[in-house]
Amino acid sequence: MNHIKRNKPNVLITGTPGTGKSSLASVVAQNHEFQHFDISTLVKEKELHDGWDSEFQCYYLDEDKVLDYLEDTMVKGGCIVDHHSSEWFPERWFDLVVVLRSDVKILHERYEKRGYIPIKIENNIDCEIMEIILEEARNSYKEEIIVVLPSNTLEDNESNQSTIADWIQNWLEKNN
Ligand SMILES: Nc1ncnc2c1ncn2[C@@H]1O[C@H](COP(=O)(O)OP(=O)(O)OP(=O)(O)O)[C@@H](O)[C@H]1O
Repeated sequence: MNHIKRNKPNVLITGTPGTGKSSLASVVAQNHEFQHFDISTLVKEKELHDGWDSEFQCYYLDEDKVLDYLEDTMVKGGCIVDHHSSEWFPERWFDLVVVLRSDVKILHERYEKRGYIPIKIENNIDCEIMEIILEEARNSYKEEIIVVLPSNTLEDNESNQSTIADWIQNWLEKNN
């Protein structure tokens, strides 16, 4: 267990695919000079996977490879990680866990724009309706570090940016 004190916090942004994790994470990272890790892209670029799942058209992510790849960087702090799953990351990595929520009608439109196959649309919509990602986060992290935010409109995105900015500012004042 690594208890080195970080000078900057680490933030996890999670939510059902298409809720806007990467859009939010990239702006927040840019504004605060944090490193952004979009796990799905990282897995592809660094080949941290075990091949391609042709049914769901995504890579079989290799969790151990991802954890090994990120560990040293996460320990230093100043990272924004975005991924639809949260339970397999070490709890100690994160100071704030943001769960994005979107209305299913809006999600449906986003999936169609992406050209998702029907089974993938159905699975992801069910995931949002059943609050799978929110429950996973609640089972994996302390309630006091979890923030649930709506992500339907561009105004939501801007408001979420400032919520996280305020939180980061507050963390830096308390911890440095
Ligand atoms: N708050 C928002 N308001 C309107 N459109 C949004 C919002 N957030 C994201 N979008 C749009 O929705 C689409 C999906 O966003 P994004 O790729 O950031 O989602 P994601 O959660 O990272 O998806 P995935 O898990 O599949 O990587 C993009 O076209 C993006 O521009």
